[in-house]
Amino acid sequence: MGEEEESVGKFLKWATKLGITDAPLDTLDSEIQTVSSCLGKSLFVSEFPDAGGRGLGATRDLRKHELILRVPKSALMTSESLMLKDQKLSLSIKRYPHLSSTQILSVCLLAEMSKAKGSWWYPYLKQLPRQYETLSTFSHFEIQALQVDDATWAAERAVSKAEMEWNEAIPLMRELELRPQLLTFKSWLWSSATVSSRTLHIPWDSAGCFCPVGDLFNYAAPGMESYSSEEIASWTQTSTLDSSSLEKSASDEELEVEHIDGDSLRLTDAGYEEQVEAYCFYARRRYRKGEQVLLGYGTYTNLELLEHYGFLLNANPNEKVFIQMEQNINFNSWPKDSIYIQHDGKPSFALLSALCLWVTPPKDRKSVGHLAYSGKQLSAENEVSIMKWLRKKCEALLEKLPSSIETDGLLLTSIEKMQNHTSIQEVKKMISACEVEIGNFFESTNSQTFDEVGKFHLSSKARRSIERWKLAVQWRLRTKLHVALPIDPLVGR
Ligand SMILES: C[S@@+](CC[C@H](N)C(=O)[O-])C[C@H]1O[C@@H](n2cnc3c(N)ncnc32)[C@H](O)[C@@H]1O
Repeated sequence: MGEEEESVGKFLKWATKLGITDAPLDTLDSEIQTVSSCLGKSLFVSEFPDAGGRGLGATRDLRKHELILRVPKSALMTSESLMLKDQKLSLSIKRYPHLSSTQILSVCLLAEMSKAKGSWWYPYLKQLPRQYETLSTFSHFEIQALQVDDATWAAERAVSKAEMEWNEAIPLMRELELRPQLLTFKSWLWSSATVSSRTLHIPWDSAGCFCPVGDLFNYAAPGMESYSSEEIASWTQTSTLDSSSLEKSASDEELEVEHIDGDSLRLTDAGYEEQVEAYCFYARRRYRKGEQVLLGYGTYTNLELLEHYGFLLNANPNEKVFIQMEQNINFNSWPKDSIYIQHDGKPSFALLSALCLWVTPPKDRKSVGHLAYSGKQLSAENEVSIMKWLRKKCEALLEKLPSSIETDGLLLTSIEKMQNHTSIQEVKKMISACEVEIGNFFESTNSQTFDEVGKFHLSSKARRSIERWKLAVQWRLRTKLHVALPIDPLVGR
């Protein structure tokens, strides 16, 4: 058995003792806590290289909406549960009321790490990732590689926010006498990225909770676009399933409703349930045995996924490219974040509505306003003018960026070759194609080495940087492809 596998095995055994289980609801507690792993009845841990790496697969065919995992409240790691077990931590935190709940949870996590094997949570802490690719961890070079202003600003904001929060938390961490290496900005970035990418929503702490085993689910975007507003409205009326509906039979499957997060109107397939005092996870669709079981953490654009979770999706149904409008076009003063091109290349409702009026002669605007605001087609000419405006806007957006779609495609291939230790000749060829950016990478990571047979090698710093550089190039390429060809907004109306 490999070291990794052994560590996961120990972790699952520990989790079993805490009452975490993927067994059906009618399984006796005594039965649950005597098995050697909390998984095996519905789920198993495995590597899924194409979607998130380590994740959870289905051990058998799973029905849609079936309860597949329960994590009792006592197994959730929260600021509250950590403070209950550590009086010094609890007393010190009370002296820093200005810290936010996420800062407090980040400090609590570092304090627990400081205890190493002495921590009650050690088996859980041991299997947490050691590094993250969230935007706050991006260097200046990696931020510049995003190219688009909105994205570079978001990344710069993420870095300075992390720095500010770290500075504010240092006095508390000193008071707690954390080990020196846990006081560094690097450790803070690790801790805050762990909070950002792994916590699940709970009603009693806005920082969320760490949910052992439950945080092994990888992400798939909730496909909200395929549901009608009537369906969504009807789902909101059942904000939490009652405990009697937790046990589900195949025959009542069609009657079941999707699990809803009442606060945000967002479809969720997991949530804390007061009635059973546990975090409960449901299969969002049917899964075949062996398939990876995914969770919808929420609806995010790729930039938001990158910011909070450190990855992005190739096809993201919630993707948006924001368009800056001249003040005089946006008649109804739509909020900036409602003016964008959707994942399918169509303009958002607000963008379309504003453009419908903009291309209408001023004297006719009043009479057709109600049509524009209800999303109706005004005329064929109006439609053609909108598309012309939109294409021009998108072309201008693309031209402004320092590299083309073709170059980015080439660069991505080059980055992959660099990760795979390509020969010196290959690297030279690549450098001539994307010379400046590759040169900047070498400079920023201070590395360009070749072994005795002329194979290319990267330092460990460069290896970490290349992952984030690749994410930045993937993000900008997806964005460029997205705006390259806006689709006629009125097709299908
Ligand atoms: C809650 S954890 C999921 C489990 C995680 N893979 C692990 O090994 O612990 C969330 C993290 O998993 C990764 N992840 C989740 N879904 C992904 C996806 N669809 N594609 C790529 N990475 C994903 C990201 O690194 C993200 O920050």
